[in-house]
Amino acid sequence: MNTGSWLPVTWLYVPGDRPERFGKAVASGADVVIIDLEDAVAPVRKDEARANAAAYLRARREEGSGAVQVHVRVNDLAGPRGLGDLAAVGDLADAVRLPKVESAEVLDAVTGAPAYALLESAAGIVAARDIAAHPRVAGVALGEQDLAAELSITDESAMNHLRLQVVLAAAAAGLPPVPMSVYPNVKDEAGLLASCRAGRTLGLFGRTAIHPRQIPVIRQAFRPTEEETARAAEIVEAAEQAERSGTGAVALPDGRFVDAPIVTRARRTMALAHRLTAPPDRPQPASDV
Ligand SMILES: CC(C)(COP(=O)(O)OP(=O)(O)OC[C@H]1O[C@@H](n2cnc3c(N)ncnc32)[C@H](O)[C@@H]1OP(=O)(O)O)[C@@H](O)C(=O)NCCC(=O)NCCSC(=O)C[C@H](O)C(=O)O
Ligand SMILES: [Mg+2]
Repeated sequence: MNTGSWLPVTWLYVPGDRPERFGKAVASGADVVIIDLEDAVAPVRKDEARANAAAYLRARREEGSGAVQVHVRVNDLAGPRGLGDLAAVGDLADAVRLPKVESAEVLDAVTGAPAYALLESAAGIVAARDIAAHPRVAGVALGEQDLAAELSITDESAMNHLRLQVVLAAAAAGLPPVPMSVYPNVKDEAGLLASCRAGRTLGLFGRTAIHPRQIPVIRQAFRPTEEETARAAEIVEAAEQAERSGTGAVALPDGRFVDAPIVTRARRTMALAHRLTAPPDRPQPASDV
């Protein structure tokens, strides 16, 4: 898992035809805002959405980009609008999000901003390793609404199988860990929390949201629990004590063995707990989560 740099925990979608909501999205506490030109926008409003996104990003650039990253989800590059969207916003956005990617070849068209590829079909999941390894790709994620529709999946364990394939593809390509797909019920906060906690156990990290009220819930879900933080502190303390006394192998009082990867993970847990206890932060190059 590549966790060598600051990683977004919360990503908030805002439809491209609702420009009055762009500022609210940026102020929501999300680490990344994604202006959507794809499925959140009706076909008759697609031109308007593209123009809104370009105007907002141009103004933002002139004012000096804010601390929050703004990405744009363009339309499918294999469809009639994708390349036009890319031409309009590719040099203005902090990154572009590419829906329904099914092969690595389509990514050759991307220049400018880094690209996040969404795998939302059987073909996309099957090609996940090649897509993740493409040099233009900065990250991959699943589009579970589209996947569930195509495959008629209603079972979480079946979806977990697909999630793990993408988690593996991302890690093997040295990409950041995969953020979770959207939780579609904006009023079910308990369900969102439980779903995020389950996703954490699969190695997924962070989540895309569709409503500002989901942001604090996602932050809470990915914040290590007090018990996890205390256990991590115990491991780090034992490792540091062993280092001071020149001992290589360490066992905790309850018999648990501690080695280098366990210490690395414990340090990451402590840093993440610290970060997600404070108000939303912004990219810090020196941080390791
Ligand atoms: C889901 C929504 C349509 C709900 O909209 P609405 O009913 O109008 O929300 P509220 O009345 O509760 O709004 C309260 C205030 O919050 C602001 N708000 C709401 N949503 C957003 C947002 N996304 N960004 C910024 N601000 C937002 C409202 O303006 C209200 O503010 P105020 O008036 O000051 O009180 C709506 O939330 C929405 O459109 N969400 C985004 C939908 C979207 O972009 N979908 C695409 C991504 S889904 C996806 O990717 C699936 C994937 O492809 C897959 O296949 O899995
Ligand atoms: Mg989709």
